Amino acid sequence: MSAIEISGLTKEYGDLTAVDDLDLTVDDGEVFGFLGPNGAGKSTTINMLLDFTRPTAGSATVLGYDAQAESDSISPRVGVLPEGFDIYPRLSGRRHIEFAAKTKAADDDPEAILRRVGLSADDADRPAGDYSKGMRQRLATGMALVGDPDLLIMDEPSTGLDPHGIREMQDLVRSEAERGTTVFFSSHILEHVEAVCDRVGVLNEGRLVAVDTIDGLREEIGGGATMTLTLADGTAEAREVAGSVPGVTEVTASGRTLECTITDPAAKAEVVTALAGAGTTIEDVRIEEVSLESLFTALTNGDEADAAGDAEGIGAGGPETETEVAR
Ligand SMILES: Nc1ncnc2c1ncn2[C@@H]1O[C@H](COP(=O)(O)OP(=O)(O)OP(=O)(O)O)[C@@H](O)[C@H]1O
Repeated sequence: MSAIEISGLTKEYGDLTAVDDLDLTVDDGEVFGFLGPNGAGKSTTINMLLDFTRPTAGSATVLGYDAQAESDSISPRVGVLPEGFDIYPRLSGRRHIEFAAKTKAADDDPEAILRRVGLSADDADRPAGDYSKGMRQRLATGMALVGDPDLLIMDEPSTGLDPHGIREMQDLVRSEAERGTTVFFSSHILEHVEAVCDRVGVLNEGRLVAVDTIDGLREEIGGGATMTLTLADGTAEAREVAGSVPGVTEVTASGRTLECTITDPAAKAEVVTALAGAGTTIEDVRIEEVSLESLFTALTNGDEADAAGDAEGIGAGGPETETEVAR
């Protein structure tokens, strides 16, 4: 059974089509990244899955139940971390979990839930108003985990978190996935999704423009990598050797540094082997995959031909760069 099955789902607000004929399947046990710029229709889709908003057309099932006709069967089995959730500043963490358990008629041990989201017994007794943003996020996730949901829906869970908080949130998603929970994770920041998701769906102006793994998407737009080698000495011969490897489209040399543009992943190891075979001593190797920013532009700005061209020419961005999806 699929955790989520969406078919022709459409939501119109007057003249605006917020979600346009969406077809999407999220497998059981999968961590699925629902990606798109602000206003793409992510929250509207989530709201239809949870029957907070009625579709103009189409249908969806969640955990095998019809999202509209059988929402009462869905809600006890789904945990939701809403976008822009709020805590009650004067209530302790423990009281928040107790409150969620009461609402869901669940009998979870608040201590166990709080431990699961990384909040200590001391934290549990403190007013949540004293919590950092990351702790509040973990508390809200803890509330979503009450009742041991089969599906966890997180709407922009990384908003406002610092890098440490983002890593904590990602660890939490991973550990829930390991317990077998399906996670539907919406975000407008590509790197946050990439770090935890098995697959991503990219939504743009209400339409699904891609569904794949991040690697699959990279390949689709002709993504390559830039390989930078630091050599022990001069580069004139080395440049020629690297340039002769199939799958290397361009080599630039500067001082002891060689920069190779790679279109075939296998070429990376072959460049190293060829250089070593020619007697070149390699001191360092750095590889940057095609920037996620260019990947995103390719998917959300429409013109695929241009975008693929951009992607080929850009090796920057790098793994540490945060790529916001912007229109
Ligand atoms: N109740 C509403 N009435 C009218 N328009 C709406 C309503 N809710 C959403 N929209 C519009 O639908 C479009 C999709 O909004 P939605 O909130 O689903 O996007 P999103 O991808 O979740 O973006 P964000 O990350 O900014 O929340 C936007 O243009 C938004 O202004």
